[in-house]
Amino acid sequence: MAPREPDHVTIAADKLCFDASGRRILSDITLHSSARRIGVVGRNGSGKSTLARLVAGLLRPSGGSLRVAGHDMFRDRKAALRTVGVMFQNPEHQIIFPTVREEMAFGLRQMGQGKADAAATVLQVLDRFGKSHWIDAVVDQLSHGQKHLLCMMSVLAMRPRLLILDEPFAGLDIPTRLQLRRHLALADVAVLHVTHDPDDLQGYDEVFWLDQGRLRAVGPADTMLSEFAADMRRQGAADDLSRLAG
Ligand SMILES: Nc1ncnc2c1ncn2[C@@H]1O[C@H](COP(=O)(O)OP(=O)(O)OP(=O)(O)O)[C@@H](O)[C@H]1O
Repeated sequence: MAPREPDHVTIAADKLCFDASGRRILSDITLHSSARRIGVVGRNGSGKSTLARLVAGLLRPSGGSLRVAGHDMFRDRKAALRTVGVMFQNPEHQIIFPTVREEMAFGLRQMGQGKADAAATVLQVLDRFGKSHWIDAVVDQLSHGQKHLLCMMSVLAMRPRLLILDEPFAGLDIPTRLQLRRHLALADVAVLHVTHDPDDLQGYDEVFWLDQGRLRAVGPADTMLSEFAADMRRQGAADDLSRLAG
């Protein structure tokens, strides 16, 4: 696989809103970012996953507009398939096939690669991750962390321009998190990463901070993360339990 120049994908939202069950979940999100590694932070229920799903084109905006690399991800599914890859918290929700070979080939076949090309790509990607010996592995026999890595490899095999991560490291032990972070740092892809753990966002360029469905701030990752952490500590120190999220 030929190396590719680092890509920048523009995310442009203008008064983006999302409603569900008669409730406004996201309100008036306006932002424009071409940062390569973006973190999304906010308290439980602040709308982070909803924003990630909108960017992935998995949800239809209820108002305003959202374009990713110039495309409307919800309406233009072909562009979405070429542009974004998604990794969720639970690999069990993502993996469909019983073997690593089939799982990794599936997305490539969906994108139009022939059987032989898809098989060759799977081998290349496994080799790049030092996991060639996984080719015939049975998914059920992989650990939870290994399933995460399988998801990461399957998504990256499709060479998305933007990788959307929704808490993919939650519930993993520290060595597994560190290994997956290292793989991610080496991947040649722009990233939008929803997380509660500021350590996941070290070295990131920009952070979107959501608060009760609104965009509270956007800025350089280091400044945003220290402001966010200070605010979380301040809220955690308060006695008013009625203000607990959720
Ligand atoms: N389809 C839906 N129907 C009703 N309510 C929804 C729906 N999707 C999200 N919500 C609500 O919208 C709010 C934001 O949810 P979302 O999952 O985007 O938040 P989050 O910031 O990712 O939260 P967490 O950190 O807890 O994962 C929550 O109160 C959630 O219950």
